[in-house]
Amino acid sequence: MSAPLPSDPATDPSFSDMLETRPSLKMDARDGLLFEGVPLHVIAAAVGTPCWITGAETLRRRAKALRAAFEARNLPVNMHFAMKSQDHQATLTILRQCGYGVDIVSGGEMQRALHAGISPSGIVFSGVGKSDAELRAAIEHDIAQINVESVEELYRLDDIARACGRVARAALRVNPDVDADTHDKISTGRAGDKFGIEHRRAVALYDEAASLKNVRLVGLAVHLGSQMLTAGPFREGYSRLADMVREIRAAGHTVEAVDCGGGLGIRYRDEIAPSPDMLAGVIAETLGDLDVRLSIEPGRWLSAPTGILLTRVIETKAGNPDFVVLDAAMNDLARPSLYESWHGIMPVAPSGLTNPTKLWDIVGPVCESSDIFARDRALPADTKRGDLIALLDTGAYGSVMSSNYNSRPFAAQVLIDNGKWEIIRQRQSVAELIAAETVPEWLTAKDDHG
Ligand SMILES: Cc1ncc(COP(=O)(O)O)c(C=O)c1O
Ligand SMILES: N[C@@H](CCCC[NH3+])C(=O)O
Repeated sequence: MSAPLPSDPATDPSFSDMLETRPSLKMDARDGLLFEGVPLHVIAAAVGTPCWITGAETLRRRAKALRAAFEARNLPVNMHFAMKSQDHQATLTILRQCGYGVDIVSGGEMQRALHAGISPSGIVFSGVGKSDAELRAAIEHDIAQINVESVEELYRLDDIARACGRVARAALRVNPDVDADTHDKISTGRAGDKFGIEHRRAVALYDEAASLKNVRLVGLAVHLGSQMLTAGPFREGYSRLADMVREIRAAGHTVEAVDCGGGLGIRYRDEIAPSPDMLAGVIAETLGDLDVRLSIEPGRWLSAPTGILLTRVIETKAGNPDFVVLDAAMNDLARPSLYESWHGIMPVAPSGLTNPTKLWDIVGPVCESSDIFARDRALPADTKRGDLIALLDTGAYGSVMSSNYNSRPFAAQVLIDNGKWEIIRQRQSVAELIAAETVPEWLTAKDDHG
């Protein structure tokens, strides 16, 4: 389980601990909190708040480190970034330049990936409910692999590929019935979870699929869950996958590819985060001798530490508890309200590190009781209206999960790269929200006639 609210002041990391474990963050005696060397107060003054900030160098560093872990073992693995975690064109461009492809889960993500110049040969399409139009587009763009999640989808894919006059390359996404030992809402590989095909049916399905003329099964795919922190469930899931490969081969079929999914967790609070080397080791140990094309689909591990949500205090509210009301809310960062997840919350001002702290409930302005970022969390005792506050590790499942609830426009986004920074998504305006709506004429006509 991920760390639940409320925070535990006795074990929460201090601001110094947070800085120590995040190489992209520094506290400068004059400029306050810096992300990749850029003072956050400068960005806030120019762009306003709330504002998402992405660090390009942090992303490159992590992309290289993940790849290096596999290279160190001489284990060739194709990297498909799970772009559901962060789908900005700039992020995709950086990862493309690092040699990454993507894992997509919708036609929208397909369009975004192609627009960012990602080759169809580097795209894998997962997802439990792909529409006919999405499957058709995947076939027409000749994307590398469609991970089929049900028997029904396999037959539908065959029909659609036939209508397109093509043969689709597909993998069976199996549900291995393994508990990823993570938050219930981000587990995907247990029997009863909606994802994948029951693993016991994989061999029979391979037999059946042999008769399909317009689908070629290239292998198996699995994704166990997200924010996984220990080797055990990876080992269990991949061992099961290896057994399946052997069984399918024993039945006379070819298995060329195994897609290991994502799931590698990070340290948000005080978790002992697994290293890429652990993942590479488990994959080498369980699947390394199968002579298959291996791939992984990491999302969070790559993107979470590349992001900050920069926000300003609208108000402090004295009472029991004392509240800090930020200008960011659950519509911006949904994770705390959805999963009770813990994010580091740091003052941006230099004095934040040294001033005495007290415990606050840190909330957003949205009209929901669950719009809480943290309970009982230490912030400077003199925190006041106008202060800047940074929410850490929000690069994954942050901006991508934002909504317009309470008519709150999407926040602006900024990219920092080697000391330079630029707005990479303008703040949405309320005018844009209204402009997308129409009122039927027959309704406005009533204004005239009472
Ligand atoms: C099929 C698939 N692949 C990859 C991922 C990425 O997971 P994570 O961000 O935990 O690496 C997910 C999300 O859980 C997923 O559903
Ligand atoms: N949105 C989740 C992860 C979901 C992974 C998708 N299968 C989170 O923020 O932790």
